[in-house]
Amino acid sequence: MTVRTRFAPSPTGYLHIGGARTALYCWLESRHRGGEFILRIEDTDRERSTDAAVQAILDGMRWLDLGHDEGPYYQTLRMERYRQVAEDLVRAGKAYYAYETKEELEAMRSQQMAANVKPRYNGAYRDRAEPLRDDPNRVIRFKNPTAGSVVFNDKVKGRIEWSNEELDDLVIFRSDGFPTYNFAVVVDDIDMKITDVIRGDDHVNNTPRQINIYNALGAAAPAFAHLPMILGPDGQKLSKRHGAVSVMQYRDDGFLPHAVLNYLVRLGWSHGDQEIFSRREMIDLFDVADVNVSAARFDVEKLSWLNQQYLKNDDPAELVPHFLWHLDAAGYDVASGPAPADVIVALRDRARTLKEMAEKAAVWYGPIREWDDAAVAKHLKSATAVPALKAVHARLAAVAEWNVENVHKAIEAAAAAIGEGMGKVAQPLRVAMTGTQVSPSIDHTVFLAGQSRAVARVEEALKRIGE
Ligand SMILES: Nc1ncnc2c1ncn2[C@@H]1O[C@H](COP(=O)(O)OP(=O)(O)OP(=O)(O)O)[C@@H](O)[C@H]1O
Repeated sequence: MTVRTRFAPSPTGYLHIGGARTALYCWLESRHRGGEFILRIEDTDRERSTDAAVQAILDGMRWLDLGHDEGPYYQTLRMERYRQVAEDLVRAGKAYYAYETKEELEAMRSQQMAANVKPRYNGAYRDRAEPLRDDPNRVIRFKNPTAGSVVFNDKVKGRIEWSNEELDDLVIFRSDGFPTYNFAVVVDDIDMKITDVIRGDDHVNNTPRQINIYNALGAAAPAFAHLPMILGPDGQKLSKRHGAVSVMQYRDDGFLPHAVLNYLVRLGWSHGDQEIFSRREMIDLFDVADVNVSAARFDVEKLSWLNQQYLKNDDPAELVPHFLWHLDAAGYDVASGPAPADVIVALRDRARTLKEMAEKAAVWYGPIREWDDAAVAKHLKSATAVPALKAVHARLAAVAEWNVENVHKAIEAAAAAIGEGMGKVAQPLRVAMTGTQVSPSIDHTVFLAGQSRAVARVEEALKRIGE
């Protein structure tokens, strides 16, 4: 049987770290076992679902490169199917119409509360076999077994047993013509031939009810794996409504999608003490049964560390598309500056994110916007600044083939010509190139400016000193 997993978010907001890790684990489990991954949008909450949120989820999945083999399916396009299955269950005597008014249901609830018993539907219509009639209060309720218990072996949490006495006859089809969550999910998971339901453990209490519905529909229940929650720094569950930010915010903040995936895979799963996993390794090694039982806390420091590992070690050519996004977002005229891969090589040890890298690269893609007064005072006003800049100006202008090596030679020759060490040339030159005294190696700093910009900046610095 082909393994089929699904990720089933509700489009009530963006895709956040908690949802994204669930998506990743579903995707990995399907890939690891040579199966298929299905995307399903659970959009039956009409008040909270929006098209913008659907788009945000699709964007997040695409950015993380978690491709699906089927879908996205939309629950709102399957309404007839839910109605049909619910009515089939009524015909089979496994579900029934109930017609209590809101007031009656409320009265039932307050009586039970007063008697100190857990509020539950009292089953008033269960055995009445009331026919279908037009009534705004009409719902379909599921005949939950009244005795025995539901047992399942959760792949993460182990054996779970739930007494049927705890479960009442839940509404599966509402008076407004919409299915309820637990019912739609089961119909979908059966129709979509899902073999492994992997989801957050905020759903674990729903599972016994769902298994009873599987049984009533004569379908085998899938394997279940309920993942512990990801908590925010405050220890609370991350959710759209609390503390979570969109995964796309991590793109905007300069993280690489594969660094985020690597971070997420480790947040709740491990393989010895290995920290860095390529996509291939994740697929080969991941098994949902190995997921930790305890909740994990989101830690942006660790994510930053991982991101920097990838910035340092990836082939610069592979980083270019991601870096370009940031150069564009910063509004730089990319065509007027150095090749992005060269900037990456120069800055990869100095930046933890692509955003930081882009900020540091500003001086190579446009004018120097800010001059550090202390740097100017110290290095451009020094006694050797003018002869050093003049000597290097001539030699940079004369470089025939502009590369890091020849830039280095030009600086070396300028230092020799004025009888000083490299530093005496490098420091004023660095301020001339960047307006500051911090930048990568002087050779790279000058090289990245490009020949004409570098020469012009030396002239500008000389003018500044003249003033
Ligand atoms: N903090 C979290 N940690 C781990 N998994 C989560 C977390 N939040 C959601 N999930 C899981 O992600 C999947 C998609 O969830 P869903 O779209 O309902 O998002 P949500 O943030 O829980 O929504 P809401 O803010 O409405 O509660 C579900 O399997 C859910 O269990």
